[in-house]
Amino acid sequence: MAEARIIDGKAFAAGLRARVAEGVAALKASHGVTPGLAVVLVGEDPASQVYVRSKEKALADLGMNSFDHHMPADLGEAELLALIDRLNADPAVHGILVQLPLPKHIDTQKILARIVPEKDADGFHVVNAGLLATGSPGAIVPCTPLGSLLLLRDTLGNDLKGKRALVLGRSNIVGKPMAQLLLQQDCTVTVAHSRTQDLPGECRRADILVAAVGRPEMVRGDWIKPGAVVIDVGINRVPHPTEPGKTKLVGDVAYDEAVKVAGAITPVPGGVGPMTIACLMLNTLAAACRAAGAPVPAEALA
Ligand SMILES: Nc1nc2c(c(=O)[nH]1)N[C@@H](CN(C=O)c1ccc(C(=O)N[C@@H](CCC(=O)O)C(=O)O)cc1)CN2
Repeated sequence: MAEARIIDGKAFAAGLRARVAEGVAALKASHGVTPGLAVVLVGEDPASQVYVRSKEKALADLGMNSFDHHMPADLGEAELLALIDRLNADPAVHGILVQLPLPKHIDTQKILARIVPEKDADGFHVVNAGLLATGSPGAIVPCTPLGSLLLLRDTLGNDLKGKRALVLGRSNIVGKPMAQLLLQQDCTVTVAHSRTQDLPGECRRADILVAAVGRPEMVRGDWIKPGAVVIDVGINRVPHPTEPGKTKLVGDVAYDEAVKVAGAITPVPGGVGPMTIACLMLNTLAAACRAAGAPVPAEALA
C-alpha cells in the first residue's frame, strides 16, 4: 500500500495568513478599522512564551495591532480580572487571548468567563461553546478545532458527509468543539476517551480520526483504518531516542506506523500547530469585522 499523503499544515496556514492579511487591509480601507488582539501572558512558562511571541509576530506581520500584557507569575486573580475588564471596555481591542495554562492559583474558568463573548478570540467562553453546540450563527470557534476542520475539508474536497469520525479526547478546548464541528459537517461522530472500551477497535472503524488526547504516540498504526484521514493534534515533547539530553516533538499518533496505513495524515510538527495561530488571526479579524459591521470571512464561520 502507498504511503499516506502528508497534510502540510504549515503551507496551508501560510495561505490562510495571506488571506487574513488581505482581509485586514480591506477592513482598514473600507471602515478605517485596524483589528487588535490583546495578548495576556501570566508567568514565564517557556512553551507559553514561545507561543505568545509567535502570536505577536503574526499580528504584526498581518498588519494587526497587538496589545501585549506580560504579567508576573504571582499576579493575583483579582488583578487579572481587572485587566480583562479594562480590555473588554477598550474599543481598540477586538479580541482578547489569555495564554493557557494559567498559574495554579488562578481559576481559569473564572478568567475565561470574564471575557465578553464577542472578544473571545479563542472561542473558549461558554456562550461561544453554546452557540457552536446549537449550530447558531455568530459562534467564535476554538482555533485548533477550526484549523483541523479547514485541513480536513481541504483534504477531502469538502466531502465529509456521512463519514465516520472518531475524536479521541474530550477536552473543552479541542475534543468537544471538534466533535461539534464534525457533526455540523454531517459526519457520524464518536467521542472516545480514557474510559472507552476497545479504543483500538473504535479507532479502526473511523474514516476520520482526530487524536487530541495528549499522550505521546498512543495511537498505533494497527489502530487505523486503511485509507483513513488522520489529524494529529498532540504536541508532546519527549526525550530524543538517539541523542541523550535532547528532546523531540511527537504527536498522539505513532507517525512512522500510521503513515503506512492512513490515506492522509498531519505531521508533528508542521501539521495542526501552525493552523492554531493562523486561526487565531482569522478569529481576530472576524471579531473586528463584526464590531465594524463589515462582512465576516467565510472561513471563520466553520
Ligand atoms: N489561549 C490558548 N492557550 C493555548 C492554546 C490556545 O489555542 N489558546 N493552544 C496551546 C498552545 N498553542 C497556542 O497557544 C500552540 C501550540 C503549538 C503551536 C505550533 O505551531 N506548534 C508547532 C511546533 C512548535 C514547537 O516546536 O514547539 C507545530 O506543531 O508545528 C502553536 C500554538 C496551549 N495553550
